[in-house]
Amino acid sequence: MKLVKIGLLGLGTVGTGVVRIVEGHQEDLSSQVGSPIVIERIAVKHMEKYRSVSVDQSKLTEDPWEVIRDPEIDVIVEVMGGIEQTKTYILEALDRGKHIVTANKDLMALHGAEILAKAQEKQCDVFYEASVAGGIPIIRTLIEGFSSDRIMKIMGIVNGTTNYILTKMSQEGASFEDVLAEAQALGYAEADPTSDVEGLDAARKMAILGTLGFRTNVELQDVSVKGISQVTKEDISYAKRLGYEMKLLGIAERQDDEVSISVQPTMVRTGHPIAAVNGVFNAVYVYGEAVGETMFYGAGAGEMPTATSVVADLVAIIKNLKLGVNGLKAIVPYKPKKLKTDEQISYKNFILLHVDDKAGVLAQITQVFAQHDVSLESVVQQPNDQNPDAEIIIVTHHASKANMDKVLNHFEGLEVIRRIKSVYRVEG
Ligand SMILES: NC(=O)C1=CN([C@@H]2O[C@H](COP(=O)(O)OP(=O)(O)OC[C@H]3O[C@@H](n4cnc5c(N)ncnc54)[C@H](OP(=O)(O)O)[C@@H]3O)[C@@H](O)[C@H]2O)C=CC1
Ligand SMILES: N[C@@H](CC=O)C(=O)O
Ligand code: NA
Repeated sequence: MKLVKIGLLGLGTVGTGVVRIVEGHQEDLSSQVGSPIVIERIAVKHMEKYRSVSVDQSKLTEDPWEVIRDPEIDVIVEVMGGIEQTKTYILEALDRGKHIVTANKDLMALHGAEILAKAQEKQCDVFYEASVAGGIPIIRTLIEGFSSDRIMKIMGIVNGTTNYILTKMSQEGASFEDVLAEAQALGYAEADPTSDVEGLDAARKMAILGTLGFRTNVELQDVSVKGISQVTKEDISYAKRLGYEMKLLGIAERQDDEVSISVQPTMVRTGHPIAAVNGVFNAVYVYGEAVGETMFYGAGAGEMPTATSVVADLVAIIKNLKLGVNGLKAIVPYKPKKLKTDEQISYKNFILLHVDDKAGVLAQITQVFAQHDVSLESVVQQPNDQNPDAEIIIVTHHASKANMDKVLNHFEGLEVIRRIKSVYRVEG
């Protein structure tokens, strides 16, 4: 077979890992694909920057177009990040018949449908395993492993930074701000950590997983998002006392053909496999109608784990080239999208209220739940050492989001409630 030549866009954390794996595993790789894997050109932003891998300087360019337009190059590996300009590069590369590997979740969450449609038109492969849960082969699993099943639910811890923060707050009682600084120093956080902390990074990944799992085009605006910036040490300690761990959970669910996708801090019952996923690790729990429960665990970011997925995609493309089947396995979402309404979305809730400590308060509160058809699993009242209010901790049975919103609105106007301290989704 003709030598397959690779153009690399980016030689940062992930790009460096790609070079290391292509060099370090060359013998294994070339024996799988039947020819050496050669990185022909590399686009970087700063030519003069020190690189921790040695690369032939003559391969470097500061102009990505030189790589995209090089007729010798068969596959573009995009690990430089960015959205609009990067989309232009990728679409032009596809127009030129080049296959694509990308780790770019921001790009795929926003423009995946357009890119995959172009790939199909041009009979090219676009693979993006590293874009969700870096080193975990979850995209391949959803496309191939579960092609025979009907996926009903995907729950993911798909952001390492926030899982690290919540784990440290839970295990060491550390404060949010201190742990965020640590996560940044470890190199897991995005350049602007707001997208980690406020759930946007996880939402982008859940849009990708939802699209693949449900074969419908889940867009970023379809994902309801709440981050962890309001989660306090007290909330986490309440969660633990009640037998839950606090996790930033992406949840994509389907009932019949209607779907909902969300990201929010969630109290997960201790004992559920995803509750035990700590530190920077990621995990994706998938429930299929036929297979039942499955879970996939591993490193969600970092140089070598992420590069492992990128190079595996590269191997898949070269194998397809050998077989002459590129572009035939693209999953372009085909099902019309039907999003669940707030009346159809249903889950359990944890609510912490600060209330007047006097007779009849509990009765008024439970009356509001009854009025809006929300049934209660448990109610605990306890005095609060810090102030004269009492605390009421309520866990509901499954209730529709619409009814819960009515309850919370009603509480806003109820004089005996001093403060709705916290509200969390409960799972497991
Ligand atoms: N880091 C991780 O663990 C993970 C990253 N990803 C995704 O992988 C991608 C890359 O991430 P990461 O390696 O961390 O990013 P880095 O910031 O470490 O690296 C980006 C690389 O791209 C180059 N670059 C940036 N802009 C341009 C440009 N306009 N022209 C030419 N070169 C450019 C930079 O050049 P120079 O070196 O000269 O500055 C650098 O080499 C992103 O999409 C990210 O979301 C996905 C999963 C995990
Ligand atoms: N910022 C992300 C990096 C990987 O996508 C994370 O914390 O998981
Ligand atoms: Na992955």
